[in-house]
Formats: sequence, C-alpha cells, structure tokens
Amino acid sequence: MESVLRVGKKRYRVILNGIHFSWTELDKKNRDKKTVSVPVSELIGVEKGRVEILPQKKVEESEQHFTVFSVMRGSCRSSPSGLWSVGRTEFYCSSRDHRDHWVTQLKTALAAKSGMRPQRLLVFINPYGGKKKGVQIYRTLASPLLELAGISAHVVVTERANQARDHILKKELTGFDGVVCVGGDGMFSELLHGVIGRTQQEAGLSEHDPTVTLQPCNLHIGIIPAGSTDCVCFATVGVNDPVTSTLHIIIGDSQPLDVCSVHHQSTLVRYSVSLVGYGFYGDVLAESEKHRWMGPLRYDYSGCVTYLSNRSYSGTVQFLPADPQVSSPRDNTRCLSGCRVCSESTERLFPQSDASSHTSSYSPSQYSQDSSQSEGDWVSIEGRFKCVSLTCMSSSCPRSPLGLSPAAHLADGTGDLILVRETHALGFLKYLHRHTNTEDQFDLPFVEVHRVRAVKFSLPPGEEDSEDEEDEEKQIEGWESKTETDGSTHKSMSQQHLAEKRDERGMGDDKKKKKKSDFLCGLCCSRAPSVSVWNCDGEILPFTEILCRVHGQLVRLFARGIEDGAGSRNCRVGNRKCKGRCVLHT
Ligand SMILES: Nc1ncnc2c1ncn2[C@@H]1O[C@H](COP(=O)(O)OP(=O)(O)OP(=O)(O)O)[C@@H](O)[C@H]1O
Repeated sequence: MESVLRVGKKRYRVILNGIHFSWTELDKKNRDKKTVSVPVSELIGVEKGRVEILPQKKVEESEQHFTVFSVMRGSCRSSPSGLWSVGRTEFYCSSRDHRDHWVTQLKTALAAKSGMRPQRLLVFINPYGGKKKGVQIYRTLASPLLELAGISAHVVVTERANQARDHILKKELTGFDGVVCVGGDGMFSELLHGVIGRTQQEAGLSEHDPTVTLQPCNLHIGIIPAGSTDCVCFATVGVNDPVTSTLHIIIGDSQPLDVCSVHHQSTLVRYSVSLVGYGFYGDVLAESEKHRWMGPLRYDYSGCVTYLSNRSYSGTVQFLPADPQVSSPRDNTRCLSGCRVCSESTERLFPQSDASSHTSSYSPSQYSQDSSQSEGDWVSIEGRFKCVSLTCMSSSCPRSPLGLSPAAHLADGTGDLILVRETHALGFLKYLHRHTNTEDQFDLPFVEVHRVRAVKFSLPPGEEDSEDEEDEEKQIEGWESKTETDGSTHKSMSQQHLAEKRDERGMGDDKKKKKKSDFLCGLCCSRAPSVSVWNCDGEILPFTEILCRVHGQLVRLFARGIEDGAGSRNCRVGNRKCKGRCVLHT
C-alpha cells in the first residue's frame, strides 16, 4: 500500500509492504528527502486519532488522523545504544475512509506477526524489590504498552518469597505464552526455577540427576527490571530499562539461555545463569548478608573487608572441557545479538529440530537435546585459590561492562571456569580492577580460564566434614527458611536430602554446644577459615562440595542479546551493585 500523507506540515510518501512500513519526506517537486523505515516486526500498534501512550494515555479524536507506535532505538543522541523507546508518529489522511483503510492495513500487517508474539502473559510483581516501585513501574510503563499491543496479562502482586515459583510449579498455565517478572535477579531466579521445574515434571525427568538431559522449556521468561540487582536483564538486553524490556516482550524476541544446575551429592541445589563463585565472591556475599542494614552500600563495604582479609582456599577443581574448535574464552569475540557461535550451537544441541526457528523470534515448540555427545575426560586442578568462578554468560553489568568473562556466550551450552590462584593482595587488586576497564583480566600469571561443560569442586581430604559442621548447619537452616514454601507444608527434595544429612550426623535435635568463631571472621579474627561458601547468582549455597553441569539453551527469554554497541557504553549508568560479583569502582 502506498499513499502521500501528511506528518505535521510536511508531505510524506508512505509505504507498507510485508516487511517494512516507511515514510519518505517529499520536497515541493515531489523529490524524495529523508526516509524513516520501521520493520513491521518492530511495530507496536496503531490507533485511530491523535494518541499518546506514555507517560499517560491521551486520545484526541480526529477523523483523518491515525497514530503509529514502533520501536525506536535510543530516546536521544546520548542514549546508550541498547536503550529502546516508543516511537510515535501521527499521520494525516485526505479522508476518514482513507484513514480507516490505512489502519486496517496496518492492523492486518501486525496480525500477520501475531504467531511470533505472545498473546497472553502471566506477570509477577515483587512489590518489595529494589526501590519498592515494581507495581508503579508495571502500571505506568509496561501495562499501557502491552495493552496497546493487544497483549493480555494476568497480574499477580506477590505476597511472599517463592510465590511466583510455586505458582508456576503448581497452577494451571494453559493459554499463557510467557511468564514475566517485575523485580530483580531474585525474582528472575524464582521464575527460572518454576519454569524449569515445571517442564521437567511434565516430561517426567528428575532434576536431581546431573547426568539427565533436561527438557528445554517452551514458556518464555520476560524480565522487567525493578530490582536492586538486575544483572540478568543487563547481560541479555544491554540496559536495565523497563520500557526496553517491555518492547522486547511485545515483539516476541527470543533469546535462548544456558543454565547451570548445581548439585550436591545426588541432589539439585539450585539453577544458576550468571555466577557460581567460591572464595572471594562467596565471602563478599556472606559478609554482606551480615550488614543488610547498610542497604546497597553493603556490597562495597563487604568487598573492601573481604579484599583486605586476602584469603585463599584449598580445593580440587575438576572440569569437562568444551570443544576448543568451536570457541575459546580468550578468542576476543563477544556474544552479541544474532551470535554465530550460539546459532551454530543450536544445530549441535538440537540436531533433530528446525534450528532456525529455535534461534529466531518467539515460537513455541518441542525440542529434544542431543545426548549423544560422549562425556570426555575430566581435567583435575588442585591448589589454593583466591576464587573459583563459573559463569554461563559474560556476566556484564553496569560496573563491569565487559563482565567476568567477556567472550562467554549466552547460549552455546558451555560455561567459563575462571581460576584465580593464591596471590599477593596487589596482584588480586589488579585482577579485580581489570573487570572495570578493557584490559584483559586473564592475562595474569595466576589466572586461568577454561571453557567447560561441567565442573566439580572438592575440598582436600580430611577437610570436608571437619570442625565447620556447625557453621554448615547454620547455613542450611538459613537456606531452608529462604527456600521453604507455603508456610513450610511443602519441602523440596533438596530440603529432604538436607534433613537426612543432618540426621546422619546427629545434628537434628542434639545440637553441638561447641563455641566457634564466625564462618567469616573478618579482620579481627586470628584464625582464617579453611573453607569459603559458594555464591550462586547472589544466594549462598549451603554446601562446599558441588557438581555443576551446563544445560545448553534450557530456557528462553524475551530478549535478543546485546545489540552491537550496547552494554559497553553503559558503564557509568545506573545500578551500583552486583551482589558481590563486581566490587570495585574505577
Ligand atoms: N512479596 C514478597 N515479600 C517478600 N519477598 C519477596 C516477595 N516477592 C518476592 N520476594 C523475594 O524477594 C527477593 C528479592 O527480590 P528481587 O530480586 O525482586 O529484588 P531485589 O531488590 O533485586 O532483591 P535483593 O534484595 O536480592 O537485591 C526474591 O528472592 C524473591 O523471592
């Protein structure tokens, strides 16, 4: 369809074809001037009249006007490039009929995209996340856009922790195309556990068995950032902005994501998408938990205290290397939107399915992951480490724009294992500081990085069950109270396992009276602890000896990865803390 319409006082040649909607300014001699072209896949909606949606809906009736809303990159020149806003253009037609014809044609073009977009969403809002503005963010920024795009949403404002996870695990979800959280990384983790757990239940698979190939999840997850830590959103979208995230949801973007399952003995402890870290990152989180009253500043404080304590820990790290022919953590690539390594991994991970549909826009379907890959040989490294980190993504965040492992991929079925061996405090400071600039943090003699499919960590013989049992019990109790559901009527398999473990040790009723120093004793303590804790996406794990396995493309987010130029330009904006993942300022 093609017509000459007016936008403001200027005349434009407006063209709609199956792929683009474009308008070209015409001069007095009908010669083309500037063109604006929007892919139909990035149109949000069309309304009759002169309509505004944000910051508030305003409708001015007009028989000859229609208003088109579309994705616009950046809201002004200085905007970071991953930031999307709502582009709004009012077109003026020669008659009402002409206007109605355009509106019908645009709506038809949009309807043709409906198979690629979600129609119905289940939205969970944490009213206490971040600055407690989740409800307001959803109502003022996200909801009007969903409504404009004709997406219906069932909204649950949570009343307790784990409500979203339990809802997804137990309630009827027929008809929903995706689940969305309005909150931070903790809320995302609830959705992640709910969606993965539900999918495995329905597939009749045990999540506890680390050798089982888990069923990839069809239900997409959306994150509207409203937490104090929104690292998963930042690492998958490039900015933490509720409007940008809502637009990715509306247009049905689909980003597969690797997930790491963390096991202790034969029990699943947690899933992680960003960091499983022992030593420094575990200590920072454990220390920060003691100072919650400080608010977000606690991460800076705890980072300094932990750094000054200059601890290192003994252990044995074993890992299954990934195929070095495919990619390497030091190949200087970056996993950006449309990443070639990730798309090729889709074909490797899901050889029987239509790989192209798996990498493009939202499209629910069934996949079975290739389990024929032989396990290969485990590599073992013993020593004393400042930190042992496993990350399934670059884990970039505003404070560390390139992240823990800049060349890590979101969806290649691998994780990067970073080993920082015992070193002097200044050496470690250099390592940490390099996360905040573009210097290579792996180019240091005490640092090594491996691309892996699985990792095991064990303590030196004799240290596993030594005198730290009481501390471990404390952590287990804390963890149980955090993960309990429905007022403790339902206990997860993991918790049952823990109870058995305590009973074996006789720690149930008969608590040990032995007086001990705190697990993290701080600067004043004369005896450094011999074990650290694991920081798993900002939660402390109650076990030291763990096995981690990376599950390629286990979940899908309404995102498209970082668009070229996004993320790295964002280093001075926004979020000031990353739960012990990045603790130093430039
Ligand atoms: N209504 C609720 N009451 C209490 N806790 C809740 C509620 N809803 C969700 N939660 C829990 O709050 C935790 C933190 O939420 P979220 O990640 O949204 O915010 P945050 O400000 O980034 O959190 P954090 O304190 O971890 O930095 C989550 O682990 C979630 O399980």
